[in-house]
Amino acid sequence: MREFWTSLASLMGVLAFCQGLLTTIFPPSFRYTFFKIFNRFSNYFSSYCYFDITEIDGVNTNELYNAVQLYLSSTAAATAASAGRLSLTRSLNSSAVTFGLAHNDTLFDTFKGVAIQWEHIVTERPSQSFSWRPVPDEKRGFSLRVKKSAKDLVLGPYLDHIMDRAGEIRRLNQDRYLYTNSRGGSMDSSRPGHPWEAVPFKHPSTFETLAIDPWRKAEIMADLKEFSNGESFYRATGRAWKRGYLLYGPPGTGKSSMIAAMANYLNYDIYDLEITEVSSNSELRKLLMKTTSKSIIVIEDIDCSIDLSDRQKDRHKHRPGLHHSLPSSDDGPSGPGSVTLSGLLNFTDGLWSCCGSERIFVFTTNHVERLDPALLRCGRMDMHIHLRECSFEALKILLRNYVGLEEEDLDLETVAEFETVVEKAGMTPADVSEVLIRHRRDRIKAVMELLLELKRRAEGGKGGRRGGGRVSSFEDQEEEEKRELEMMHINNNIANGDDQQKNEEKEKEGNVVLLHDEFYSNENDKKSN
Ligand SMILES: Nc1ncnc2c1ncn2[C@@H]1O[C@H](COP(=O)(O)OP(=O)(O)OP(=O)(O)O)[C@@H](O)[C@H]1O
Ligand SMILES: [Mg+2]
Repeated sequence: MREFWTSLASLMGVLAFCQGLLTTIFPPSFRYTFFKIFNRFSNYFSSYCYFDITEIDGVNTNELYNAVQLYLSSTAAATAASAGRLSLTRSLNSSAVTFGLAHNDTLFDTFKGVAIQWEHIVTERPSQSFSWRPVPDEKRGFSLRVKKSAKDLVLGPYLDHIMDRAGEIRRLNQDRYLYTNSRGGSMDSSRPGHPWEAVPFKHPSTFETLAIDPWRKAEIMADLKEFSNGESFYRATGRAWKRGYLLYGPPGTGKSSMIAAMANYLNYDIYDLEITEVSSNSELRKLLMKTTSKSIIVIEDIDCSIDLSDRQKDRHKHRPGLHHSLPSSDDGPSGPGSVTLSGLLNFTDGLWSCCGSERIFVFTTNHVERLDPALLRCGRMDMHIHLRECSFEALKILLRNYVGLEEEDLDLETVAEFETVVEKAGMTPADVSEVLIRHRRDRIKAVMELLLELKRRAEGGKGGRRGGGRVSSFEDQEEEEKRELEMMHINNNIANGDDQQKNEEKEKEGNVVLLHDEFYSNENDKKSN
């Protein structure tokens, strides 16, 4: 053993001597050329080639390094079980843990049948005398090893694939935003002059929680998925990569909830366009230009936001002599509510609507009959979705979500009763969920109360149908409710006197829901008498 150590020590000594000799005898330029030739020689006989991707390229951050890091984080996650050591990170406000290659560790990836080896190389950076900007203490980089025969595949399609995948991961990890426009632009000092104000979007509505007929739900989800995966289709057909959905139906049937579910399903941002805050058609265009791709642009209650008189009238409105003076451009007059129907049509379908891509337009209304046919045509509103009062299928979803009851948990008689009355009652999902929330601590009571309410309405009570036809529209009834409540307040105020009213104001506010219910039970009593 001792002999082995002695010979090793002498070998090291000889090597050190040779190195010293090389350094002293041969000048640096000669040594450099020697090692270059030596490397070339060894590479010539190797079947692999290597590519280094350093974190900092000169003075700039290398975008490819960041992309590779993100890409390998998802590959590492997929191979977490087989990889030896992974580093885990979780950034502030993010719900996802990111995997990464630990320092000087290796990972294997395959692309189109080609094996690729990645190594994360971290070395200490020699201390620098001066730098314009702070640089990390460590020199980081990835080394890629691949067979020489696959070099072209790696430098072309594989690196493109990495960049695309990294972009996708970045988007999924990012917080999504709900944007809204306000007159004068964003108040956020970090985005001066930006027309959209943003808040993180955290709406809990999903397609699972949405109570609509399952076949309809599946149809909408498939349409959305097809749209988001349809880049090549839209390119091949020469169509702008956008789609329009019109959601219509009575209040409380889930139009806004569906928009949130769509955004959560596709991971898109939402731009909630308040059209009454837009002062001209050109401002509308500018707003559109400032939206990003992979987003849903929403105009709620479109019939209330804009004068939907036809385009003919629209044109007359802007002709000299007919109304106010002619505007200086074809932009129409400016000021609150000055966006015209043609401005809106251009917004959804004109040349400007194609700036950016992968965008969904959603309009909602309670009165589809009030909309101009031009707005409804395919290409603008491609899919018309009618959200209606609760069906039996939708009711089952609400029972499951709110009180955790499946159809099998109910006895056959109750199920049959629900089935008979639910369509006739014409209750909206919002009404049904209200009853269930009120009694959610006692599931049996919740079911009984819901059944009672449905029967009451089916027999012609609040919001119900009588003889197969609607008593009145829901909106009318809501208006009626509000008027009656106001009347009750006024009567109370008169009876109690002003001073007393001030003292009792708080108490009454808390009782509004109760008064509302009492009002209905009184109304129903009156009707049944
Ligand atoms: N189809 C539904 N599925 C699940 N929940 C619903 C549904 N419809 C309504 N709701 C519940 O009722 C509430 C009101 O619904 P939402 O605001 O989506 O109705 P809307 O159709 O947009 O009404 P409006 O026309 O007044 O804007 C929501 O908070 C949601 O919880
Ligand atoms: Mg709504």
